[in-house]
Amino acid sequence: MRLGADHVRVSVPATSANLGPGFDALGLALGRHDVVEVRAIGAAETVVEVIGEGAGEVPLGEDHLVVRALRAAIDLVGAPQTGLHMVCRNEIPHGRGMGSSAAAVVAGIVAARALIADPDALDDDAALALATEFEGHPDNAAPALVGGATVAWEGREGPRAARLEVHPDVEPWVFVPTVRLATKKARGVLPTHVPHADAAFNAGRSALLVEALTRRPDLLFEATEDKLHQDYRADVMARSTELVRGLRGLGLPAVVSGAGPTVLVLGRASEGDRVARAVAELLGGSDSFDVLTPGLDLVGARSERL
Ligand SMILES: Nc1ncnc2c1ncn2[C@@H]1O[C@H](COP(=O)(O)OP(=O)(O)O)[C@@H](O)[C@H]1O
Ligand SMILES: N[C@@H](CCOP(=O)(O)O)C(=O)O
Repeated sequence: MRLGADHVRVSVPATSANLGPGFDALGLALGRHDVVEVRAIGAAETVVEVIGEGAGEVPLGEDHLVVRALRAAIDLVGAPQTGLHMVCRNEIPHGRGMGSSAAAVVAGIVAARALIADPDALDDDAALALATEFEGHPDNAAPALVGGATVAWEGREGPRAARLEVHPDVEPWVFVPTVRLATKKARGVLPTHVPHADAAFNAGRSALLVEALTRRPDLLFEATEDKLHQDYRADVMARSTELVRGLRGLGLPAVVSGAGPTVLVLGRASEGDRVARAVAELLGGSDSFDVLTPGLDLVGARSERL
């Protein structure tokens, strides 16, 4: 495989995984993006510039997550490695449960796909498999790749994802705290075993959530109930847990976004006034959460050759 372009731009959405009961399976792409511009250069050097989220924090050379994913994708298809100049314009906050690491990995893979002569060699299944190797779970990478809502699972031949057509009335409200929580830490507090009744509860709610997301948004409140991860993680995100419980107490379908500590209300567009009243009641003048209405991203990762 040879390279077919030397200058590309990719855009990848933030994602919210789990959506309550769909631990490591369900995910949703949000209208907030990281945009990465990549130049393949002759010189054997890697230079990364980061603007926005992560600037001054992430490494700027071969250890940068986008670079690592891009190089892994280039190796996977047998294309030649190259020097890289990369500019990352990041809108997705890090360590908040909005899929920043998955977006970085998908950005690298999709940039590689745009650079190589035969992009079909890195189709969505291959891209999801590689992204899942980096992430350890496919639920963020799937919607980051294809947009909308997805159900992802570990198939016999690797990770797979099915895209859902989200009902037009479904609207995400996103409460982003200033504090961070590494996904690794939030996974570390989960038990290795759960009661059978809790697993059965979540199986039913996850199935219901697919129906609620696609055809019956009126069922979103009950469909977002969970017993497999949020309570176990309550101690490592006390304020977010309090906010989820407060919002649910007011009848709003609130969940922890991904591994937290961001909170997601997966509601209906018509519930905007109730969400605004809840924000006023529960957050008052506090600035500990930014409230975003990013909308959904129905397309997923995009790339263009420049
Ligand atoms: N755009 C990015 N560029 C480089 N590294 C990134 C980027 N986004 C995330 N990361 C890395 O991933 C870490 C956050 O991953 P994680 O703990 O899984 O949280 P999140 O919920 O945001 O995905 C960051 O601290 C950083 O090391
Ligand atoms: N299913 C994962 C999702 C992690 O999402 P992130 O956005 O927090 O990385 C989990 O709950 O651990």
